[in-house]
Amino acid sequence: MDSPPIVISRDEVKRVLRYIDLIPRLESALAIFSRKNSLEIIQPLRSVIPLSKYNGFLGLMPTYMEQEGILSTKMVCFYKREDGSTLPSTQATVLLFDPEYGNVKAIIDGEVITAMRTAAASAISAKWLMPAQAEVLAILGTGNEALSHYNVFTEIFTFKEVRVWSRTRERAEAFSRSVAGPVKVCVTVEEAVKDADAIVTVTRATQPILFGKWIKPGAHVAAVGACRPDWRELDDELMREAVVYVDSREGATTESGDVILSGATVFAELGEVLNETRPALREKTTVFKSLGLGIEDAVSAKLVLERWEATQ
Ligand SMILES: NC(=O)C1=CN([C@@H]2O[C@H](COP(=O)(O)OP(=O)(O)OC[C@H]3O[C@@H](n4cnc5c(N)ncnc54)[C@H](O)[C@@H]3O)[C@@H](O)[C@H]2O)C=CC1
Ligand SMILES: O=C(O)C1=NCCCC1
Repeated sequence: MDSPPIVISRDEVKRVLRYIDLIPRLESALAIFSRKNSLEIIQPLRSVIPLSKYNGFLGLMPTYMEQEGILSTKMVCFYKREDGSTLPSTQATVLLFDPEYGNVKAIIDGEVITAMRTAAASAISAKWLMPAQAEVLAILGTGNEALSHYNVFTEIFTFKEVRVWSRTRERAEAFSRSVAGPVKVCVTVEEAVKDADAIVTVTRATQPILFGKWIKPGAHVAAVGACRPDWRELDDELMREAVVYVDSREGATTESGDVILSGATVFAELGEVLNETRPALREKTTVFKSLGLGIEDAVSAKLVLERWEATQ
């Protein structure tokens, strides 16, 4: 408890964190979260401070998981960057505390944790909600989350075709060149999502870019962007006609413009599906609206620290 905190850099997180280890930890945490037992978990709704001058926000995401011995908080800044901006759109740090003494054990860069745990949560939703014989994956957006989603979806599923769309063809082509497997570059969202079984929306859009009329019935959408109550990625038709799953009901009904402004009903939390207290309606069109949870960062950070210590 007297020792100073360990500092773990972005590159070190990248070196030690693996989806194969992360996914089971996240599944367990999401299941615990949805049991809503304050003896198991305390994770208040994220506090968000607007940084109006810079078109951004600071989110504070504290979490306590008593049985796992995890006390943590992520601090994440995210911005609505203008096109062509070279500034990062998301920056994060996770603090891991010793819950008995209150000292900070580790200060861990949050960029890779954020990208990987968000993609892993989407992959868990797809495991349960994507059509059984899924062949086509469409990714809308070409940033950090697009890459992490590409990586985990192609690691744990087998698609015959992966498509990508960005607002400029150059960005989509650069994305396609940057990944290991073949990716079809699409010029319009409609072309990218036509007959797709799984669709991932990972953009900074604040108005709908994905429309229900383009989507194959039974498709699964992991909707990751649009994390403010007045931001959208999906249109009303898609939100109202799909079965809507979320990471947190409280988060979705407070922070998600897609949920709030469409008036869509939230059917279940992903953790309720994992607990088998709500069904996974795989044969229907489904949306998993992800906002991000402190518990996801908490278990990821603990895993990073364990793996990092094991290699010292
Ligand atoms: N649900 C969650 O847990 C998390 C959500 N996010 C959100 O996911 C989204 C993507 O994050 P990153 O990949 O880190 O961002 P990024 O900045 O690396 O990539 C954003 C992508 O969106 C595109 N884009 C920007 N404005 C657009 C618009 N108006 N219409 C269509 N495309 C547009 C950019 O060209 C780029 O391809 C952001 O909205 C971010 O806030 C990020 C982390 C966690
Ligand atoms: O959970 C997170 O981390 C984030 N959620 C929404 C905005 C960016 C970061």
